[in-house]
Amino acid sequence: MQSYVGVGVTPGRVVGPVRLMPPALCEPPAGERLPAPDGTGTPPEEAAAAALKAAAAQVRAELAGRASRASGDSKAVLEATAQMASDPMLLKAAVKLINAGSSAQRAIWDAGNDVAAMLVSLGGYMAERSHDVLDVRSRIVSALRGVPAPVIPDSDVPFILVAADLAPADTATLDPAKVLALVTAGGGPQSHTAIIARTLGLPAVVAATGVQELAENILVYVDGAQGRITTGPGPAELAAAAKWRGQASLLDTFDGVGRLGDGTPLDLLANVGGARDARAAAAAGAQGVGLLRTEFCFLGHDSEPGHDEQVAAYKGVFGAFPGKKVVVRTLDAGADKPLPFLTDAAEPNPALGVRGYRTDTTSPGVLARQLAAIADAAADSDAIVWVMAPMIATAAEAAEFAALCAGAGLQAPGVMVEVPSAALTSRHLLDQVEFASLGTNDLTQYAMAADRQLGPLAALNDPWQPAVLALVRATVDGAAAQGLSAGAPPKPVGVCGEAAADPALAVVLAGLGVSSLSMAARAIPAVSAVLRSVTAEQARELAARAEAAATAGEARGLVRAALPALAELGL
Ligand SMILES: C=C(OP(=O)(O)O)C(=O)O
Ligand SMILES: [Mg+2]
Repeated sequence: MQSYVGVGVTPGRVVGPVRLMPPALCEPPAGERLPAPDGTGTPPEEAAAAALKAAAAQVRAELAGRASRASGDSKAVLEATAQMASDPMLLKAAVKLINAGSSAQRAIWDAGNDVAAMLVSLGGYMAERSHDVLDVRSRIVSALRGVPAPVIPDSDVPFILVAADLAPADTATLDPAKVLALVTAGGGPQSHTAIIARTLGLPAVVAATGVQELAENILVYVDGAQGRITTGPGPAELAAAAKWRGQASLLDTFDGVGRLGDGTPLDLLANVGGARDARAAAAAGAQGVGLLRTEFCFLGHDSEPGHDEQVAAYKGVFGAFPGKKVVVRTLDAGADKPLPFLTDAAEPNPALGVRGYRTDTTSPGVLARQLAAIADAAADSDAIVWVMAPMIATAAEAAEFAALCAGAGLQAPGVMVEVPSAALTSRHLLDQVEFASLGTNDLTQYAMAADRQLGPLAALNDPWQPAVLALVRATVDGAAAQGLSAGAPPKPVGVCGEAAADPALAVVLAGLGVSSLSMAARAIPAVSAVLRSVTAEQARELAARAEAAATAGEARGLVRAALPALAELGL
């Protein structure tokens, strides 16, 4: 029995066979040429073209076979990708390059690039297909090399996916019916891969050093709450997994009322990226949307989406929550969410660069046009629409944003508090806007000066860090001081970072005085169940004890030990 420890991202205890994500494919050398004639009499270009066609046919057959066993969205995606593998445009372009002397691998590589670029230039739906071309290209190059393609492995039995790291796009295509759990050697608990794993409700552990050494198909036990992977599971692990299976359904439902055990209300909202997430969140009982990440409407675009396209995207979300609050975050491009038409990929320190609200200085107009689209979508819906800007660092920026919102006719401007300066001066920011929402993912990254994407820094990137709790306290205190000086009740301060989805930390945040928690909809039932196990007074006491702790581990340990509901629910 061997154990690997990482950072738990989504709770869940499962046993299953390991399937390893094949390593990324390296590009064939630039300018790689056909080999010399091999003496068989077949010209090298003919042999290369034949090998290429055979590899493409193999990829097509594999994908078509998987499509025939799949259903719904995955079936459609697999069928479309299978067709792409025999796309005459792609293969013809590659054969032309072979005839001009390129090796088969180099030819399909370059042809894939050209076809993808052409699709991107057509925009819209065609641009989205460029990813499929590049996917098919990697599969064909892998087939030519005789190595497994760097894609999520196919399997008829459910498995535990183990990878060095995953691109957010890979994570988004995971089929929760097939993948029992996700384990990565890299990545941080607040990385976008972790966020998507949480959205899918997939037990997940990140930053688990050494897991790539695990052998294919070996049986392992994964505890997504503790962040532990154990080989050769024994009776205790099998029993824990069976217990989780029995209990998981308890954590599937939420009655739509966020409250503590004594009835103190605390809104439980959903983080969504688009209409589909919003409908799922509404069906799961979320009390509204606390964070609509609008960049997901922009990602994959090579230019700014037009007014009507944006209005349609926002209306799709608003329509799922009539009469309920939907907090729209304006575009947060940059750093981990680059957008070619807005951000400079060559910045030396992108997390500290022109990202979020700051892109309004380098690309003026995009934000105003987005606000106009949000206002039009809001006017045509019954949702209560609030708007907030990401990466606000000063009260002056908050004032500018409020003025832009007013110009668009949007009544409830707010700011994300995700930069320490904003937390420390929340009183002045809240003089300018109507609410604040703590983005604890970035707040942690900036408080600890630790890139949230990096596995080796996962321990620093922990929202239980005393410095992060102190910044949450400062934000709430600033809101209270602002209310006092204005002779009004404090303006709302919510949390929409991943911290809200940790049931134990949710209790601490409630005790620190936040007014709402927003998270992946699937996390709401567990958070709700644990919040209901404490009174407001107990939450305040636990928050005070967590704040007094010297380390993140100490704070987490003492709060968890005081919440028996966690163990009862297997969290
Ligand atoms: C919610 C947040 O925003 P994102 O994760 O999209 O940067 C955050 O930083 O906590
Ligand atoms: Mg953020």
